[in-house]
Amino acid sequence: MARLDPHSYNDSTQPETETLDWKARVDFRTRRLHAEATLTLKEASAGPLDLDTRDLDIRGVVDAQGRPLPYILSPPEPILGSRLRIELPAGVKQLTVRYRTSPEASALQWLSPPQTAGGQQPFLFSQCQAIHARSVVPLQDTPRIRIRYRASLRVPKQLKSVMAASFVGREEHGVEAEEHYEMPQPVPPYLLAFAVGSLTSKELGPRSRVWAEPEALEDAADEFAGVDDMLKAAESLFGPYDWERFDLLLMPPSFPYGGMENPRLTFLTPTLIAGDKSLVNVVAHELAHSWTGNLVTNASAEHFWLNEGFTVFAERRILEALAGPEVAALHAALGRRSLDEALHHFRAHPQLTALRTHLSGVDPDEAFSQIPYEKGYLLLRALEDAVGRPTFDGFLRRYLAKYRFQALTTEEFVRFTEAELPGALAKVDADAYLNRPGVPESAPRPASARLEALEKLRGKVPSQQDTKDWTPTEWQLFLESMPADTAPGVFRELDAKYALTDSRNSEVLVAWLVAALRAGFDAPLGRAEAFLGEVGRMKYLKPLYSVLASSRDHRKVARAAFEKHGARYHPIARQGVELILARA
Ligand SMILES: CC/C=C\C/C=C\C[C@@H](O)/C=C/C=C/C=C\[C@@H](O)CCCC(=O)O
Ligand SMILES: [Zn+2]
Repeated sequence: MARLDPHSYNDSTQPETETLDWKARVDFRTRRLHAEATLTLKEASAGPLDLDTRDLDIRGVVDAQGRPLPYILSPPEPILGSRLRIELPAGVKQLTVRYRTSPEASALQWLSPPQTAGGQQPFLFSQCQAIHARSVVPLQDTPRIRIRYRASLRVPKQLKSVMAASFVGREEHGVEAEEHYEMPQPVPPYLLAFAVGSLTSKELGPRSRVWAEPEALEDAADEFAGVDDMLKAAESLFGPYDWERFDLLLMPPSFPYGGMENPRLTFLTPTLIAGDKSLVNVVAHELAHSWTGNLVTNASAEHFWLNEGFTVFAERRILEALAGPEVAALHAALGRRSLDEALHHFRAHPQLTALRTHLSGVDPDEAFSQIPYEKGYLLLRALEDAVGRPTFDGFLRRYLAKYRFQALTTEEFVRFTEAELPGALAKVDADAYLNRPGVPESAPRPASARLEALEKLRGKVPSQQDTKDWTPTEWQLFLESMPADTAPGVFRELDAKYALTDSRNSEVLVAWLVAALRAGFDAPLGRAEAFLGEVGRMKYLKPLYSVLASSRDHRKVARAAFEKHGARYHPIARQGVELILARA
């Protein structure tokens, strides 16, 4: 028995799954999927086959001839879920599990019509990263094992399903429609993704379209109109795009993340719709994952920085190519601020601030932070600075070529880098990034003329002349950098002059609300309360609830807002806010 991933029951001595054939009927009334999953193994084998499951109601397991196979479903373990052990007789290469999901499946959020833009139809979406795919399909839920799949979703006829896969066709059967998909490229299970709702689409370019509810479609198409230029810029940096399509899906507000890099169909929060394309760096991030993460994948959550650190690095290279080095430096400065905050947040768990983590017994959702993103970025920037950009670009291309469609560990990254860039890891003290807490003093610091100009205005009320060329990113950075002891009067003046409480840019708005409320300027309290009912993105809920909960006067407001809106948040966001309120 050899378990290589602490978050999976997969035993690496057992055969691996090669393909999945998945059929599911989506039942909005009971909030269940009635499903069957046919797994075809790479080779026939006799003996136990262990699959990951969570909250699945297993109805039976059969072989390719329909003969029942014996199985045992173990009692659930809080992080891992339940092991489904199937006893395979000699020669069995294919098996089918019949099951239904739980209404509480951790990967699924079932929305009632009022939780959608149109308000008339229900909506369902999945979010499988890091270890939630097992609540939708019984499988070897580890990124070490990539699968190709075919899927059929049976949905109410008036709705449309979309999947991170290639669409094959739709047939109607009475009040239902069956939609078929195929994923020809092998993917780790956490990239299995779908949504069902009142959805329509608009073309953005030869390889991209955006899907959204009809009410939100035009705004989404305007905001993301530049996606084809982004795709071309990314290809010129990292090589040909391997996934054929780069479609976008505008999610309902309760989507808990900024974006999710589901291949062929990136999921995006509606908080990116600022009206001026100022938040499309998130699209660049998800696109960058097409190379770093989706193509070259972390072997487990313990090596998550390989997905995210490389992706932030690639995202900023795309931004630099499209908008110039000043803009990339502003984003790097925002990243450094978020890293420092995360280090402070995890000060009692320094082991979680190393890039290479050890997560036996730790829920990946609880270990999640900006550290793998921004500390990983800094390590790669340090390496780039150490060897020079042309050499580093060559290294990156060879890394992507060697590990494409594979998973790797931090240790493999170290071996590869030692061989490709001899001495570079030692030169930047990579061990301090990889295996030690905090950030080395020598880590690169973003520098640019615009950052210097901003630094001079820190804590002041800038003049119209100062701000006339500011982008929303500069506003965000300016607000996030306000000293905690800034007098409330400064905020009053700022709001009077710049109407920040009315900002349409969600990053600027949240930075403003947090800074103002933290400093005791209460005028935007009503906007903060309202905003907590408009969004479900954890990046915003957590700081807003935290700042409210940290003040005796506002704690009641936070509890009342959660009472009112909490049921509409995604379960993972709800859990995060509950923790903040419980600690207050
Ligand atoms: C050391 C950390 C180990 C494992 C964490 C892996 C997955 C954690 C899980 O919570 C899923 C995360 C999914 C993230 C998706 C998108 C992010 O890039 C969004 C970042 C925040 C935002 O912009 O809203
Ligand atoms: Zn990412």
